[in-house]
Amino acid sequence: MSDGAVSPDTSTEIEDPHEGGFRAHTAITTERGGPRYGEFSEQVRTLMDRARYACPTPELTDELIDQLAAINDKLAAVRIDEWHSPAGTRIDLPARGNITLPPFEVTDVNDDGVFATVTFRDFHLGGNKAAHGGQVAVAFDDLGGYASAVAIQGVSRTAYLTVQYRSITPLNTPLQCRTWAEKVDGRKVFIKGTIHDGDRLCAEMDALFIKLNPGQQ
Ligand SMILES: CCCCCCCCCCCC(=O)SCCNC(=O)CCNC(=O)[C@H](O)C(C)(C)COP(=O)(O)OP(=O)(O)OC[C@H]1O[C@@H](n2cnc3c(N)ncnc32)[C@H](O)[C@@H]1OP(=O)(O)O
Repeated sequence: MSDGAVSPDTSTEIEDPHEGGFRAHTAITTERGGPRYGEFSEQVRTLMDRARYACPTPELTDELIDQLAAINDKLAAVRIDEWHSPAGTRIDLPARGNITLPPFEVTDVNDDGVFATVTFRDFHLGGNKAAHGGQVAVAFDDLGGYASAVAIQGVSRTAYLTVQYRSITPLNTPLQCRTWAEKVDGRKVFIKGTIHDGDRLCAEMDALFIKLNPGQQ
């Protein structure tokens, strides 16, 4: 392919990897999107960061629209389904390469839960240097889902998720997130979570995930 585009690697996939819920049996890969896909994701995040705080001149806005339109056309030409896209499946990258999530790195998974470092970026701004509360919930949802998956060795969906915002969640600061299963009752997985900035508690989560039945969407 031309222009540096990387052909999607679907060689390890079967026709329809979707058995319900999230990816039930999709082959793990660290290759989709090529060896520099992580740099690509980071450039997208940096674009969002810069756009959040930029005040371009009208002339620069015109120029940027043309450049972004050209990039968007290139990306549209290599669009594939969600099961085969690198975003969300590249387990070697922050937040599995998913640019819609606050970037996190899982540092440990053990009997005490899932431990991760999460960093809210400039584009996660809520106001006055604090992370947006919805973005905090996004991080909890994904890492809570991870803890649920570990607890039941299966796929679940969020039934409810509540967040107690205890103190300001700062941007551009590596924060410590822990999520864990407090109780499993049949299909119900009760998940707790915390985000700390050092010793300071920023937010707590209380959530219920429901294990999906076979074939359930
Ligand atoms: C390594 C890679 C990791 C990868 C990790 C990847 C993690 C990704 C995580 C992202 C997670 C998401 O964002 S998921 C997207 C957001 N969530 C959704 O869209 C879900 C929308 N809602 C639904 O689809 C449904 O309501 C479900 C699936 C949640 C539940 O429906 P259901 O399957 O029919 O089950 P249902 O019979 O209603 O309920 C089962 C039991 O749970 C109870 N229950 C159900 N909902 C509730 C509720 N809100 N509050 C209290 N209790 C509830 C019921 O009373 C019942 O209890 P009892 O009678 O048995 O006692």
